[in-house]
Amino acid sequence: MISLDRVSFGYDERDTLSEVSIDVPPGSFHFLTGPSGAGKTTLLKLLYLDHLPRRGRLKLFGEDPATLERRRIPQLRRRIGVVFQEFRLLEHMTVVQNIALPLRVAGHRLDDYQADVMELVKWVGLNARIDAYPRELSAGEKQRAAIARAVINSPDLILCDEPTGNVDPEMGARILRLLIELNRLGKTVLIATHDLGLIRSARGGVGARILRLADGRLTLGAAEL
Ligand SMILES: Nc1ncnc2c1ncn2[C@@H]1O[C@H](COP(=O)(O)OP(=O)(O)OP(=O)(O)O)[C@@H](O)[C@H]1O
Repeated sequence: MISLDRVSFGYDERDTLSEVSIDVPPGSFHFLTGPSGAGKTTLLKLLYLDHLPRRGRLKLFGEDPATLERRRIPQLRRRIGVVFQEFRLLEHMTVVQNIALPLRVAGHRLDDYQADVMELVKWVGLNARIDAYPRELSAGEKQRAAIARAVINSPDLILCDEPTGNVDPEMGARILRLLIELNRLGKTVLIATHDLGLIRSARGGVGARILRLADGRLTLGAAEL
């Protein structure tokens, strides 16, 4: 599903990620942890093809983005549900329009999916906010909208950056249950988080593997858990 072979990337002359090698098989559940500034978000951005490796090789769904025609990148992205820390909701669209966006992009008729969208909206507790715009939402509400948008289209790969960072513990546990459930349905899940409690509560249930980044390098396991 994802393989990185000695991938390095930097925003300037310095390497922010250095010689990172990872193999993420289809249907697996991974946590990516490590201190602030270690490069977790940067790695997720590489996986979402926001950036290309500076050195080394990245393969996603068997494709090498470095040699892929640019027009094929959106096709790969359509197979990925992503929750970034800054949410990336579209400001001119309402909550429900944002959540349904991946369906529209995939060319589905929204009328056929209205019940699914509303079920998910309700599930993330935003049914009273469907017509609100992102600027009118709290951080936790934006995060819930971003999670719903990430999963509405049943993507093969789900990437989440601190998906429970802005919600209360009860909603955090629900989000984790949803991600575990999607993993049981065969989806590949990768979650970047500092939250060791989140990792502990998921780990046994899904046999999650833990990747730890420190200073842009991958280190072994998570002895502190
Ligand atoms: N757009 C950018 N331009 C320049 N440097 C950047 C940019 N984005 C991130 N960095 C730097 O890259 C390094 C890794 O940042 P990144 O956001 O990937 O870390 P992180 O592990 O996700 O941190 P956190 O847990 O705080 O979110 C940091 O030193 C950061 O300052």
